[in-house]
Amino acid sequence: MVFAAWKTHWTNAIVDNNKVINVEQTADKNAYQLEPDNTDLGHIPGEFGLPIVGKTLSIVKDFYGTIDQHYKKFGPISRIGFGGTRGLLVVGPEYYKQIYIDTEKNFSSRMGYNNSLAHFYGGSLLLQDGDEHRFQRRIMQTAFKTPAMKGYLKVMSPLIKSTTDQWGGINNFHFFPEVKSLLLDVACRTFIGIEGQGPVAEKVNKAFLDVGDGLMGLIKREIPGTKFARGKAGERYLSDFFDSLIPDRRTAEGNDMLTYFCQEPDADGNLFSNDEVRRHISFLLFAAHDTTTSALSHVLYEIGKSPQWQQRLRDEILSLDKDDIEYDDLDKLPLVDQAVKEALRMHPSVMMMQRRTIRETDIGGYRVPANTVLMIAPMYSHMMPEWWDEPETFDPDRFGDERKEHKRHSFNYMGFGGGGHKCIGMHFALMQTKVFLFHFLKSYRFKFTENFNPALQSIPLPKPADDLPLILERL
Ligand code: HEM
Repeated sequence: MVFAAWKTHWTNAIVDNNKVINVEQTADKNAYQLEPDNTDLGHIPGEFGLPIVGKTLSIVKDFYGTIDQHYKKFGPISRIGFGGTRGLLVVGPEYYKQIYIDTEKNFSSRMGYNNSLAHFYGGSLLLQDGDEHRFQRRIMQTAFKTPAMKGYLKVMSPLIKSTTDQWGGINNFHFFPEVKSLLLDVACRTFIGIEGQGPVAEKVNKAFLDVGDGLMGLIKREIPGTKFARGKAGERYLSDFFDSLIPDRRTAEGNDMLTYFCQEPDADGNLFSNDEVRRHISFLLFAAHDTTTSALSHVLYEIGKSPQWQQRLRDEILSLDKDDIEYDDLDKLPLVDQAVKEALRMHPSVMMMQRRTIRETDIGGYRVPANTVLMIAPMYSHMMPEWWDEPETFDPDRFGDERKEHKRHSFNYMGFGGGGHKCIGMHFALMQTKVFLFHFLKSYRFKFTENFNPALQSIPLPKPADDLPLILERL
């Protein structure tokens, strides 16, 4: 079923772009996409764990501890079972460089995520490989260039200001759900170009959240009442909704990502098909939303524990001496930038990335057969004392010009991934987090409520377990 969906998309792409492609040759080149995962890994140390679930329960309970135990017992390359998939856990920047730079085209992102994301996001950028991925990514880049970013900033800043202004005077303010809702509002306007409030936005939000839940559903069939079935209904709603907007957006003026995707031609003057626009915009919403919500929650978690850092960031923001933030101000907040990166080092929003080998290859001296899923864990490598000084300490100065710990290896910092699939929305995310912190820290000093529980959750989404209850003091 997954393949059928992908194949339709692939055929459409050929027709829509009116390209002369040798279909047989392309099919051969893509033959790895038809192969099942290889689990014949007995020659590599490690343990898969329980049948089917593998080590999922242990990872959900203690992500870091489980990886730590594997790494110390079996070394940087070890067999592991997680989320219904059996593959290899790979730990360490040198291996990440090999996988992400991928000079010999040995690693597939599409097949790495085939078990987890393809049910809802087949054909999206992360689930594409090679030339097709490069081709589509190049077209999408226009939506992330400076003129577009300046336009997004103008839309998001007043919205963030007016929403955070309303937050004052609450003594038990649950930050996580509030910021999640605010970012969805911003996304409606900057990604889709619709109002973030009202009945349409509510339906879009619900459908989007249902798709997110559907991804986590254990049963991957459309049985009524299941998360998966609700997710599929949400997916259909969003598809129809985007379809209703696309014809107008082909010609209308607009500074939202949907409009960019509808109007940006490739080198031959061809546009994305409706199907491609829909897939890319849906995935963008997914890739942007929880990740940024998680990042901001962890910044507040860390600067809530460290009032000195909270004040240093506020001082930097106040030193701008402005009521509102403009695009040129973004570079004038280096400490805020470093604080976001440091929060993502300690608590990466994407804790585990996946790839699959396309052909047999050597990793760390082990023969790794074709079609083997690789699990890449920045959450662990970001805490390795070999690469970071006192990794348990929240210390944004480590990213400053004097120390540059993130430059000790080209792949010791993976907060936004690396290589060809590096986060296309990184600058958008860093801009949005800065704009948020600018308005929030200028308006409030905050601390945790007395009953605050400092536990962190890793799965399904890294976040403070009790949604970060805060006491906000208006300044
Ligand atoms: C703090 C927020 C964010 C974090 C931590 C984050 C992290 C990441 C990471 C780690 C990857 C690489 C995944 C891999 O290689 O397997 C990635 C890819 C991606 N991200 Fe982000 N992301 C964030 C925000 C955003 C935003 C705001 C957007 C869109 C506006 C976005 C769109 C994407 C897309 C489309 C990809 C796939 C790129 C490709 O396959 O070429 N992300 N992100």
